[in-house]
Amino acid sequence: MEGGSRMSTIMAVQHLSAGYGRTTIINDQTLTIEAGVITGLIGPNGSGKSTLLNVMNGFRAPLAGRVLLKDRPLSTFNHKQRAAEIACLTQHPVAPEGITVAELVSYGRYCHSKGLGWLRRRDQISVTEAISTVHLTAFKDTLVSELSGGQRQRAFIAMTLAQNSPIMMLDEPTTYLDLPNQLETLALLRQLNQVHKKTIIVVLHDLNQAATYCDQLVCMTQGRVNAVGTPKAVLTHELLATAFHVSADIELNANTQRPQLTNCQPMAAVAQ
Ligand SMILES: Nc1ncnc2c1ncn2[C@@H]1O[C@H](COP(=O)(O)OP(=O)(O)OP(=O)(O)O)[C@@H](O)[C@H]1O
Repeated sequence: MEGGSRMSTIMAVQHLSAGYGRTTIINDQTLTIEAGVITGLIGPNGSGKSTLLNVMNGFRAPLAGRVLLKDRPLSTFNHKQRAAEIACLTQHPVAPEGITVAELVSYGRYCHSKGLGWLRRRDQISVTEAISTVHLTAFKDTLVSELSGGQRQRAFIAMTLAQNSPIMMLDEPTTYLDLPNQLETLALLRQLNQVHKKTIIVVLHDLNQAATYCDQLVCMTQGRVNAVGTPKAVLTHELLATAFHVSADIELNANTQRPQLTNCQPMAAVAQ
């Protein structure tokens, strides 16, 4: 995207409203996602990032408006068709009791198989490759319940990889990971984007990581799409103040021209 290459819209959110019961969280918001781009969803806690993601991946129906996937309403895709297009890693994924890493990752092949538990050779290769990509080969027969938080997160990432869908949506995939594993996960997403041309939508809280690894940022504030654009365009002093209530120095990395924040402080502390 920063290189100015031609882009095409793969998903469109049109006049979307979404919420829970009678509570509207997102009200009449519109957004387009370009194919082959890493889009970072940023915003303070409770701003509606997960709600938006869960409507965009079809887990939650809109209250109004619609989501288009490749120009077709998402609501017209059945579960398997949707899974063939979009692989999701939710914020708090739960594994069924008593399953191993390999079994969990094989669930990612569901949309390509005739049923659970019946894996063809191609499915098995995808599962093995996905486990290897996240460096869990030594744990493939370990129960998911016996993994550390970081290992478990990587097992779920492998499950989404095995799904081999052109679009990946990940809600805070770096949660529970130590810094090396955070960076490795983000580098993996970049590799999947650059080498395998995946379109990636990822919720991130670390703004420097979002600026470094995402081509486009979408900042949510109180259920509204507050800003959309390149990290340089979105991460301004004004946005930091109005959306996050922080002040910071913003420097452009000389090589990447991506913004990096230093000296972050809560606005209240600055005012003292
Ligand atoms: N299952 C639910 N039922 C009712 N309200 C919900 C539910 N999930 C989220 N909400 C509310 O919707 C609003 C937006 O929540 P959401 O999880 O989308 O925000 P978020 O930006 O992803 O937050 P965070 O960064 O804390 O994960 C919040 O006010 C939250 O309380």
